[in-house]
Amino acid sequence: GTNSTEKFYRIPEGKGPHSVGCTDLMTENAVEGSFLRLYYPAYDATDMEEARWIPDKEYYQGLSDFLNMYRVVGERLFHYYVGSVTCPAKSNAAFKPGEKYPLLVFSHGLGAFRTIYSAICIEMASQGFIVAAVEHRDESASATYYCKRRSVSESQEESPPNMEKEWIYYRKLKTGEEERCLRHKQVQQRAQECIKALNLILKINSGEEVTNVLHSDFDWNSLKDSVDTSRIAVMGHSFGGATVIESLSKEIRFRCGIALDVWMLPVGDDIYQNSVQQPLLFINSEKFQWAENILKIKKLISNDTNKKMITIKGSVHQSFPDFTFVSGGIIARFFKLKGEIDPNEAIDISNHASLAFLQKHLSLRKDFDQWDSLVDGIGPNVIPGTNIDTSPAEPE
Ligand SMILES: CCN(CC)CCN(C[C@]12C[C@](c3ccc(C(F)(F)F)cc3)(C1)C2)C(=O)Cn1c(SCc2ccc(F)cc2)nc(=O)c2c1C=CC2
Repeated sequence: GTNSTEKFYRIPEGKGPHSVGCTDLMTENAVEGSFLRLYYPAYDATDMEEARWIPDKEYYQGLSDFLNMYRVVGERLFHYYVGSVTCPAKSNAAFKPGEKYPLLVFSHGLGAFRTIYSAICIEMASQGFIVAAVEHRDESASATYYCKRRSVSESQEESPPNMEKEWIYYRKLKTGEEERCLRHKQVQQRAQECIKALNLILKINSGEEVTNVLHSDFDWNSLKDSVDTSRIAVMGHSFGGATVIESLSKEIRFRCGIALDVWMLPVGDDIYQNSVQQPLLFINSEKFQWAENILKIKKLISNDTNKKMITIKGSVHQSFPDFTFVSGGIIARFFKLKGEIDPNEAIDISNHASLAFLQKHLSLRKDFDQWDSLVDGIGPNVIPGTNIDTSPAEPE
């Protein structure tokens, strides 16, 4: 749109040297397949369209369920407010081969899905990463789908290809159900889905033919020999942060991890027996964390100098997903979608600290070390460790 307000409700563009493209990949006609949105360095394509931020109306229905709203209300509200929002990446733009790019697998939070962390994923791609934002099928996403092969008889009358989207919605906790048990099971599946996505990208990198059941005109062969297979990391927000920890403990090819405002509840007790050897950066908001959660993070860090925690002052849990950029007014205040800090400032701190940490632990040859001080919690609006007091209560 052209009116002034919409200009401000834009997801920030990547600030790195590369233009960014994005495309969707789904394998197998089953829930066990992989589903991810790939963000990647692309050739400049000023004439190409930006990708739709929330690509199907069923995601609005899923968000309504997750937020305990009526679907008929939620679907119309979301359609009205964010139906025309695009993310600043060109849909199916031509991949730009060049150097071998490091790979980043991204895991979304509870009630989220693959497309709503685009500010982070696009920034990383603009800085020279290939980013695979997975969509989890563990029923923790607001909505997700797989393509079911239609039986021959049905497909004759339908004009579109014989594919039918089978939707899976957010599974609410049942009364009496123990949350820790459900979330621990889900985080194991989430970690397997991150490892599956890693293997899928490596398969494409090796030049093997991969069938994308989503039939886009993106040329997957252009990715051949473009992934730096020794420089792979995993990143995620909240439930996705717990997924980072489980993925690191299961897959050594993830060389390091970044957990954004991690939710530690789903993490199994075995993790604290030195199951995570790789470097790990915790980037916390000021308002989401609480003592029990922080104590688990500290226990995991223990005295490993390669595991660090920083907190962004004035930030909230929603400072990491994209809604912090596309919302305003009473909705943003009611749902605490913005902190006191400007959303762009907060995501810049998070992205710069992430890039510095990745350069250090993936041995990148870039200039991201300019932000090393942020990883030590030094700089405006950032502190080392946490603002949460975890000292044992003084005896009365
Ligand atoms: C009442 C629902 N109740 C469910 C258990 C709690 C709901 N809740 C707080 C919310 C998400 C909120 C939200 C978003 C987005 C709009 C919108 F209007 F902008 F779309 C509004 C309102 C409602 C802030 C969270 O779950 C927080 N959270 C999240 S939020 C991830 C997310 C999901 C959907 C999004 F669109 C954007 C971001 N990811 C996690 O991994 C974890 C937690 C908590 C523990 C682990």
